[in-house]
Amino acid sequence: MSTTPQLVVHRDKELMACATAARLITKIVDAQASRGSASIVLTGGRNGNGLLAALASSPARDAVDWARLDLWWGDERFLPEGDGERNATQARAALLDSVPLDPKRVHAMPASDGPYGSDIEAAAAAYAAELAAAARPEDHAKVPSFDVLMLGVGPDTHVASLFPELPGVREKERTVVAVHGAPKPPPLRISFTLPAIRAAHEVWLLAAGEDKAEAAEIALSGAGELQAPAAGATGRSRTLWLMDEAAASKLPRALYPPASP
Ligand SMILES: O=C1O[C@H](COP(=O)(O)O)[C@@H](O)[C@H](O)[C@H]1O
Repeated sequence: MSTTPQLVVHRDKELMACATAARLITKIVDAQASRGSASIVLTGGRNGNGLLAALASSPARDAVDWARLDLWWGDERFLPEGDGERNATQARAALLDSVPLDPKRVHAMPASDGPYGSDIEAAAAAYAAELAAAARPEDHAKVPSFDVLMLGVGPDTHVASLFPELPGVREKERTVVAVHGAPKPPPLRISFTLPAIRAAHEVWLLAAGEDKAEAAEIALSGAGELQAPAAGATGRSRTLWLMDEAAASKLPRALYPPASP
């Protein structure tokens, strides 16, 4: 079941990052209180890393039991381990290296010099298998029912590494695919597919900055998911667009209440 997007528009990207960090801490703490653990899918990109940096500097971060948190990535640039362009490397620098996570619960996507070498198809299949192994019977899917799956929105409406009109966004069966020829460098990437994204309880799309305004307008005005992948990114219980005023500037004001001054 897909959910209608709800919009939350903050004054600027700094406030958006702080407010989203607070929102995420609350979700994790609530999930840990009710189930014992929480499961989150991280995104790369400027907005995703801004959120992680805000989380790192939030005093409330100590409310999270970091050892009982499963972390996954929705996409990765297929580069050597430790490369500064890898989403996992950037997430480690922004937050992960400064909190006491259980390394066995940090599920980075394979690197191009990892166990599958340059075989990106094998690397994508291995990540799909890791997700399937973590899914419980009650999840009724080949991936766990993530508490929150976050996605940056690219200026071209891409989410994860699903770019408009490329094969990845058409995938209906597999949960993870290898991406060849991505229009944004690097060309080789690994990505969740829309079915994997839509298995999450909550999907949060992060869009801050003027360069996201057109993408938000297109994705939220009834575009199809093949042309605008962000339009197809919905959660089972909730789909939340977390934005700043610049990214929301092309949307009709009737869609969202005014941001606080
Ligand atoms: O390359 C990527 O880009 C998107 C969006 O990034 P942004 O810097 O324009 O916010 C990101 O969500 C994705 O994870 C990443 O691999």
